[in-house]
Formats: sequence, C-alpha cells, structure tokens
Amino acid sequence: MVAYIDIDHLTKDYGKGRGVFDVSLEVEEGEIYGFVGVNGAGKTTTIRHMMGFLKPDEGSVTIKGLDATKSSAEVKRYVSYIPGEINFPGDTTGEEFLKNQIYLSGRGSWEYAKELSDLLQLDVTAKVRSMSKGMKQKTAIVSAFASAADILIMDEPTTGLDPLMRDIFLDLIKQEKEKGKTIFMSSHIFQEVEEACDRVAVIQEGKIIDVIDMETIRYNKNKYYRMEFKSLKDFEHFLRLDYQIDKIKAGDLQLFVQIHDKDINQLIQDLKYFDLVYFKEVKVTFEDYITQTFKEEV
Ligand SMILES: Nc1ncnc2c1ncn2[C@@H]1O[C@H](COP(=O)(O)OP(=O)(O)OP(=O)(O)O)[C@@H](O)[C@H]1O
Repeated sequence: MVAYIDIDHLTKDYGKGRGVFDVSLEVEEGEIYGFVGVNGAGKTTTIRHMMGFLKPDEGSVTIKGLDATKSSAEVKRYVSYIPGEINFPGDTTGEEFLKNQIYLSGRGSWEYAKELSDLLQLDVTAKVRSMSKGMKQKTAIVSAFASAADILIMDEPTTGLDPLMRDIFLDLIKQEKEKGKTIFMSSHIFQEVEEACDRVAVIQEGKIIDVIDMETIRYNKNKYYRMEFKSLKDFEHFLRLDYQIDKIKAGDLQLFVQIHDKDINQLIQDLKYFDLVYFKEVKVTFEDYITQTFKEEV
C-alpha cells in the first residue's frame, strides 16, 4: 500500500548544520501523525516541502502519490494547511475570510465553520488583520477544518491557544479522524502529541531520531513504582531481592522499580514483609520515554 504522505530521504541543507537531513517518514490514511522537536529542529522546513513551497536538495515528498513540488497545485486540492506564522491579507472580517476560504475549497460548509467558531469562542465579526495571535490561530483552525480537505497539515497549530482551547482543539482533531481525515501536526509540546496522536516522529537537529507508535507508550505493560522504606535495614534488604531497580535515592530510602504487569502480584506479596512510607505507580510520559531512549543512544 502506498502511504498517504511519503517523505523519502528528504534533505535541505542550509549550511552550518542547519536544515533537514535524510528525513523519511510515511503517514497512512486516517492517522493522526505528530511531528515533535524543539525550536529549530526542522519541523517547519519539512512541512514547507510537504506543501511544495520548498524544493528538496535531495529526496522527495509525495502526497496521495503526487509529487509535492511538481504537482503542488493539485496536492493543495486535498490538503488544508495551517502555517506556523499566520498573516491574513486584506481588510476582511473573520466571517468574510472564512466564507471565502470555504468557497475556494469548493467543498466546505459555513454552518460547520460557525459551529467551530462558537466552540472555540472566536468572534468572527473582528477584522482578521487586527486579530490577536490566538484569534488568528483559531481562524486558521476553523478555516482548515471547515474546508473539508482529506488531509490536514498543521505547523504548531496550538500556538497561542490557552490550555482549555488546546483541549478543545485536541478533541476536534480526534473528531476529524473519526470522519476519516489524515492529520499531520507539528508541536514542541510532548504532552499534546501524546494525547492526540497515533504515531509520532521525533526530529532533532534536522534528523529523525525516532518514530513511535503511541500505543506502545499508552499500553506499556512495563510499569514504574516508586517506594520509600521506613528503615535503612528494609531498604537494603529490598535491594538484595531480584527486582529491576531503575533509580535509587539512598538518602531518602527511596527507589524506583521497573516491573511487568504480570509480576506485580509477586511484588505486592514480597512487600508484605517491608515497612513502607509509600508505594505508588509513576506514569511514564512520552517525554520520559524519549529522554530515556535518547539517553541510551548517546
Ligand atoms: N531559509 C533559511 N535559510 C537558512 N536557514 C534556515 C532557513 N529556514 C530555516 N533555517 C534553519 O534551519 C533550521 C530548521 O528550521 P525550522 O524552521 O525548520 O525549525 P522548526 O523545528 O520548525 O523550529 P521552529 O519551531 O522554531 O519554527 C534552523 O536552524 C533554522 O534556523
């Protein structure tokens, strides 16, 4: 099966180690695909190639089998795009702008745009040019979703949104996925891609360092437990048992045990013989996972 979005050995070299280097990734139809990395990692450069705004030095990007550079006009028929920096032209209101975008898309619906604007508490009577950063971002989101394209490509779409609006946005992209949309979004916030995405590629200094299936993190059967012992004797005794200890804070008589779900009963049995101050599961976040993986590589 041909991937919906296929980035194949993409290189754009701006010199001095800046740019993107040999980036490859495939997005399947119906996926929510996250693209994370810190500022300057290469997210925008990659996305601009997907939109056909930049020509690769090497490699290619295809969308629905079409070359993103050579067939950029045709590709845009399938794609709604939210750029990283939004500048709306003209002296129109939000409503006029949205109606025009929907008209140009040839498929969208103003009713849906209105519904989304209400949900995001966007005042569409304001002039686009004088809108705040957050309002512009909301207008771009409404425009992208209401234009009913098959593919949504969004460069840091939650920039300028407060936490409540970010949650509404994350719910919205899940709804779009239900409708069969394919979504590609960049972010520098690990938590939001963790919540929303099926797969996530991590980019660092222009190179993909990992592609992670989020299910392996959400349903990871290896758990971490943190515990503190009342006495040094118990603490030392526990260390002699056959458990995988990940971290020790000897001064506080604390340690972290990594254990598979199937062995948890054994651990609880063993702990009956120890006097504990506390015992609790520590959630492993996507960020922990990445930091850990990356640490192991260097
Ligand atoms: N036109 C250009 N000329 C020279 N260098 C560039 C150009 N565009 C981007 N770069 C450099 O390439 C690197 C990747 O930039 P890019 O904008 O893709 O990163 P990003 O991950 O999107 O970061 P941000 O979140 O800050 O937008 C950066 O070091 C940037 O300075």
